[in-house]
Amino acid sequence: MKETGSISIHTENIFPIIKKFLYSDHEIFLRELVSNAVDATQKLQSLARQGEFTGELGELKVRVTVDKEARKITISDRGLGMTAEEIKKYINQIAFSGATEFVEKYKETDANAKDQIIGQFGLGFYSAFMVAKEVEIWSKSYKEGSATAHWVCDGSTEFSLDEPTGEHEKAERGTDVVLHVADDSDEFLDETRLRGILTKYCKFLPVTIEFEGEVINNTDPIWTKQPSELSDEDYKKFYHELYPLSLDEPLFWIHLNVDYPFNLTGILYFPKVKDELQLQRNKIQLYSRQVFITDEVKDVVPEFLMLLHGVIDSPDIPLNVSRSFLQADAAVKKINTYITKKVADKLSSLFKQDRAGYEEKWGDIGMFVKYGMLSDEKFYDKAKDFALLQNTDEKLFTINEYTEHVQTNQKDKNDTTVVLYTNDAEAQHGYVAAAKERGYDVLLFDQVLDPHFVGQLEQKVEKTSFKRVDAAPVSHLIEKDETTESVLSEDEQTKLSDTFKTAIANDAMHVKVTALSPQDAPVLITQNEFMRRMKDMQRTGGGGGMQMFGAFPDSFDVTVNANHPLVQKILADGGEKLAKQAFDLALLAQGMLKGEALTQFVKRSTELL
Ligand SMILES: Nc1ncnc2c1ncn2[C@@H]1O[C@H](COP(=O)(O)OP(=O)(O)OP(=O)(O)O)[C@@H](O)[C@H]1O
Repeated sequence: MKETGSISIHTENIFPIIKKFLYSDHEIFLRELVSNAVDATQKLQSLARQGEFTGELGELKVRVTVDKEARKITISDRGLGMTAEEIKKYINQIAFSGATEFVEKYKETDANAKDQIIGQFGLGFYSAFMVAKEVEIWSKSYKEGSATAHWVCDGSTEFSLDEPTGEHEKAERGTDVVLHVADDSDEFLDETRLRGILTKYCKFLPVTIEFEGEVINNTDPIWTKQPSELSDEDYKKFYHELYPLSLDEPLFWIHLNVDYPFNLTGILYFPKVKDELQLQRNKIQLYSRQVFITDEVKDVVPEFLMLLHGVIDSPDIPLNVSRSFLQADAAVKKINTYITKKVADKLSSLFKQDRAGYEEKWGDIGMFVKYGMLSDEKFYDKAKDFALLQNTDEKLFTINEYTEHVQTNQKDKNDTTVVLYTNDAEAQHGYVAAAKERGYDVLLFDQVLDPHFVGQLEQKVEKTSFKRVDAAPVSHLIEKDETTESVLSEDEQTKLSDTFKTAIANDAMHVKVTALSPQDAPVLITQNEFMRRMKDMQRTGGGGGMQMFGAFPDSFDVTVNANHPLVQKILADGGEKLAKQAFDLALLAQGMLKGEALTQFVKRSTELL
């Protein structure tokens, strides 16, 4: 008996639409068909467990083969199979309505979101028609006495269904899906291409997948196990299984495992991040019941944790909707919050349990932590207790420890603690040394995010301000009530100022005569903290209002120390040459003396000697 029929009654032919619009993602047909084969296998296993199937399970592999000559791809399973009636129900009706739903959604979606829908919609069985001009199903149900069911469809809405006997009868239980590859889909007859697709999507499926006799997958990846069953070696080994090209060892990891209010398992690895450029290399992979979905996890994982590596597996992430929907999805929001909390908890326990070990890792994790603090209030609140600040003697402090550490020496006249820092200990060596000599401590903030981090700390930590060591002469960095008396009269100061202005002859240099200690340098070049910081922020992408500061030319303060003997000598001699020399020395100390000016300086130095 052979039956023919029509799948569609109420809608236009959907196959051309599937084919045309899914163009960029044709390869997922294999993921869909192999997943169906795995589902069918697992359903049989669970029937066997429940005693509803008592026959031999036998070897339950899913086999994928390709016959280039005959232009055929076959996906075979030994799962529960389908009777002809079941094919009518599941393939003609259910699978078809899935595909129809996809097309409807697709048509409703605006142009920009179309790409997203394609990647995230499990199109199911009918995705076969993206690459095949004809699809056959040969199936034999596990139910005793079942006949072979044979279904053929050529991509139109017509199908035929029969129950062949004799030589065409299927010997074994299960389903073979045979794709007759379309003329424009030759790439899928290529063995390497198919192996690549299987490795990408099926690497961790729970049933053995064999392609051309070779096993593709690891059926029980460690994220499906309990942390108590696993050793550090297991985690490291799995890291390399995920990222075969990575040479580095992960620093540490977090095993995620939650089943309420959503279902999620996974492992997140903290990589070494010494080199900021290679950060994104290994992306977090998103799975749904061990089927690879995507490594674009932007909306599922908080932005700052995208620097991490690893896997997340959740059947609760709605993969069949557009990205804008995903962003607003309550389950996704909860997942985000959960992951952030887990990461904070892990860091906190590492910090508490093994401070020394944690400090050793700080160089690698500091950036995550700072990035997280800057981008997520809740994370800041947790991380403020384990974020570390490093001083120029390479000692590490928590924020609280540090404010405690400097508060006796570094309070200004308004009772504000002034935290001093350098962003380049080499270049600002003179300023750092001067500050230390005065008993101050100097922090090192030399990473990309640090200008923003400094800004954040200043807002969050009460009664604290931050100043870069070269923001003012050391005796003025922390303003106290006491003032140093100038030994010069006002007239003398004006005269001195004029001498320097003429000698320097540069409008960007603002000359100020100030009474400092005779031990301070005769001339000092500094840059106002506020202006410099705005320019820094603008350079590192502060955006918005910061833009305008970038347009200002750099300007500097030149502080002439009225109480320095050399300055008094310059005043007495009216020596512009000496003034210029003293100014150049100050430039030299800031690493700002270059080119022609440097040559002149060397020449003048020889003359003066
Ligand atoms: N290899 C198979 N063995 C047994 N039944 C199958 C097989 N492939 C498909 N089916 C049946 O056909 C139905 C429809 O498959 P289809 O892939 O379109 O949708 P789905 O698997 O239910 O959902 P999804 O859209 O997530 O793929 C399945 O639910 C299953 O009952």
